[in-house]
Amino acid sequence: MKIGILTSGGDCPGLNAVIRGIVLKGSEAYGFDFVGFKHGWRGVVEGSFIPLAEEHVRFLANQGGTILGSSRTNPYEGPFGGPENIKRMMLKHGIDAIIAIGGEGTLTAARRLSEEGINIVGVPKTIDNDIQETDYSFGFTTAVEIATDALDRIRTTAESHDRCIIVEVMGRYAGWIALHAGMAAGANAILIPEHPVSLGQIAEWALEVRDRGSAPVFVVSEGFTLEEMDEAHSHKGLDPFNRPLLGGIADILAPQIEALTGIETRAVSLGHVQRGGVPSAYDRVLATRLGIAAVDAAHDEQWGSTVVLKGTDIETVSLSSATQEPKSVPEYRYYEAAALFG
Ligand SMILES: Nc1ncnc2c1ncn2[C@@H]1O[C@H](COP(=O)(O)OP(=O)(O)OP(=O)(O)O)[C@@H](O)[C@H]1O
Ligand SMILES: O=P(O)(O)OC[C@H]1O[C@](O)(CO)[C@@H](O)[C@@H]1O
Ligand SMILES: [Mg+2]
Repeated sequence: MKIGILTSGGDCPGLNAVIRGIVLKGSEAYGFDFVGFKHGWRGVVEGSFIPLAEEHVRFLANQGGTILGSSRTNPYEGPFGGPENIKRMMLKHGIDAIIAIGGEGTLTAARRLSEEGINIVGVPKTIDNDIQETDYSFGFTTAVEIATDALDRIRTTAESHDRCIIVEVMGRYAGWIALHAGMAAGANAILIPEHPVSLGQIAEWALEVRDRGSAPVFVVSEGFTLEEMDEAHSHKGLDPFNRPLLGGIADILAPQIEALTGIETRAVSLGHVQRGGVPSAYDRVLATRLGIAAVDAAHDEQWGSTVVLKGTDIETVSLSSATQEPKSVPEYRYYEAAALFG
């Protein structure tokens, strides 16, 4: 069997470890051949790929980014997009199946293509951790470590200057990174898209912290909305899939908190630093296991499925159940954290 691998959506630590796991296990155990599509679905619609043999993937487990490149290309768009064109491209190059490594968007595209008869297995990846059916997506733990380290550092400078600092993290409309990093670093409030709060409440938390002689450090998800707002803040236009590019809510909140409380307030956005660099050991192991399981699923011709983490086991579920809707932070997890705010 000849399999084309792709990485799509935002990059994240662990992508190279998955690629390594797939190619080493698939070559050694099953004698499969592999190619790597360049830049996600773009490589699929353009028929652009590179050979992937064992020698290309050795020693990759600790490398950040993706050797294949990534993009947010829609496989249904452009003159060579859509299932019929993709089937023709695969036939022409003797490619039997695709392993698609991506977030909920990429896996939704994979699900649609598999429903049209293309042999696809998915692997869930994203720092956002917003994919259903998998307890964690690889990349998430590394991003949380980076954000936690940043929050720890912000804490000491905030305390030195008696300032309030609000730190913005990624996650689109899911607050997982904020929740975990905020809890790990003891943030004085965690502001997530799933739970709007009022500006007055945020100011109250800030004053409570200041009044006991400490500096308020808050973490906010890019998709957070104040109760007073209709939708998440966006001022950077649209992404290639025509969704609002998020980011900038910390800059909006900081002056308002300062005006209400009189506490000097600064905003810090962690941005793409959360997606870069080496994966944590946890993510290397998770990514490697998912890669091995994905090639096993391809060997078993479990097309239209995705590998997932359930507890400590790697399992296989349908792409349709993994892409029903993004996985949000449940209410009980928010209230668990909120008991310690202020
Ligand atoms: N329903 C869909 N049908 C076809 N293509 C889609 C669909 N949803 C997403 N895609 C394509 O897949 C690309 C990748 O998805 P998206 O940008 O949501 O990232 P992701 O895979 O969720 O990863 P991450 O959230 O970690 O960046 C999109 O930019 C879009 O072109
Ligand atoms: O700047 P980019 O690459 O479009 O990515 C931003 C988005 O990607 C993600 O990091 C997921 O990879 C989201 O949290 C964020 O909104
Ligand atoms: Mg996503």
